[in-house]
Amino acid sequence: MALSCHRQTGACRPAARSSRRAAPRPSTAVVAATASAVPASKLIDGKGIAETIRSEIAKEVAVMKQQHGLTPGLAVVLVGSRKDSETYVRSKKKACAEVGFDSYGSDLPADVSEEEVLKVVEAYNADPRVHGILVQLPLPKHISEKRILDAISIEKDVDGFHPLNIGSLAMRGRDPLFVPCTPKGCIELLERCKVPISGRKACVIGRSNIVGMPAALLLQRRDATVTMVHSKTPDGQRICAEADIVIAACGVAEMVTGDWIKPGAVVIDVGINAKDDPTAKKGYRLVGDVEFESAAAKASLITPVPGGVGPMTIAMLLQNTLESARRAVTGEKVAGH
Ligand SMILES: Nc1nc2c(c(=O)[nH]1)N[C@@H](CN(C=O)c1ccc(C(=O)N[C@@H](CCC(=O)O)C(=O)O)cc1)CN2
Repeated sequence: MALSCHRQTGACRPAARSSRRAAPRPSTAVVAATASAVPASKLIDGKGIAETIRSEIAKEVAVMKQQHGLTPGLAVVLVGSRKDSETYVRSKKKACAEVGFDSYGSDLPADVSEEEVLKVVEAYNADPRVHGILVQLPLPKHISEKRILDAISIEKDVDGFHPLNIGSLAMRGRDPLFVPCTPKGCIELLERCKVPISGRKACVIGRSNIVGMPAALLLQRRDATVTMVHSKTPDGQRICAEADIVIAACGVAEMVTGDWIKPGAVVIDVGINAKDDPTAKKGYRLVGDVEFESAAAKASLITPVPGGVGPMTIAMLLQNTLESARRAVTGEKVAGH
């Protein structure tokens, strides 16, 4: 896939397919840049890149259906009625339909027992129509996340959260069957934007199992020198200000300001936080873990929020599910890999 991406002259977004076509409609990222006075040339258009990936996936699904009669299937388990989780689950099912996957859903009440959730997971483990299973996080407090994630068959663990998949990510000479979607999306953005990783200094802010820790491992596997900064790190700002690549995943709204950013660094903002804004239609707007304007003034490339990493999370989920379906087609043996 061709990308127009140049750190001095152009934002990193999917290239128009033909120079004779009409000028592409400005992406959300470009519109956001105009509104916030950050040059579009600095923006990594995650929304546009995710759309490109989704259309690549749709093409492959059509071929898979035609040649092998196989439709990739994703099972989505939602426990409780958190509004944000409901929104993400809806988006995932919609994305499945758009690329031609089947999706299966189990919406369980917030007071469901752990045993009931385990039964649902086991049923999907045994269902040959299901190539990927995800349990939307966070789970209610009375349910052990560890027990539920451990129960997902590693061959269907498209979220990449099973300890065997994470463990393989941490070991040299081993490859996980699946890589967690958000950190995978961060790396995909860097690679599609042709940001060099090998030999560069990277700083990952935050050490969650879902994002920070796997993001650091993925950067290290690509030969970056990685430092992790977290809530107990003395002088995280100074460490971060030495990095060529920053992945911010600390979950604190706008914590990473321009003072944390080395001039010319590439900044990937994983945070999604609601910030009160009486001028916004809903009374709030979404901001990242990075203070966008001050960081953009220093960065060579930066992801916006929304429209940066978020859409990549779902694109990577589809990619992982497709990979699992491909393994079903080829009969690749993966158990005990
Ligand atoms: N089982 C999982 N649970 C959770 C994951 C995950 O990867 N697997 N990640 C997050 C939530 N998440 C997906 O589940 C997710 C978050 C954000 C987005 C997204 O597209 N965000 C948009 C903004 C959306 C909005 O307007 O609210 C953006 O950033 O542009 C997609 C998926 C926690 N749980």
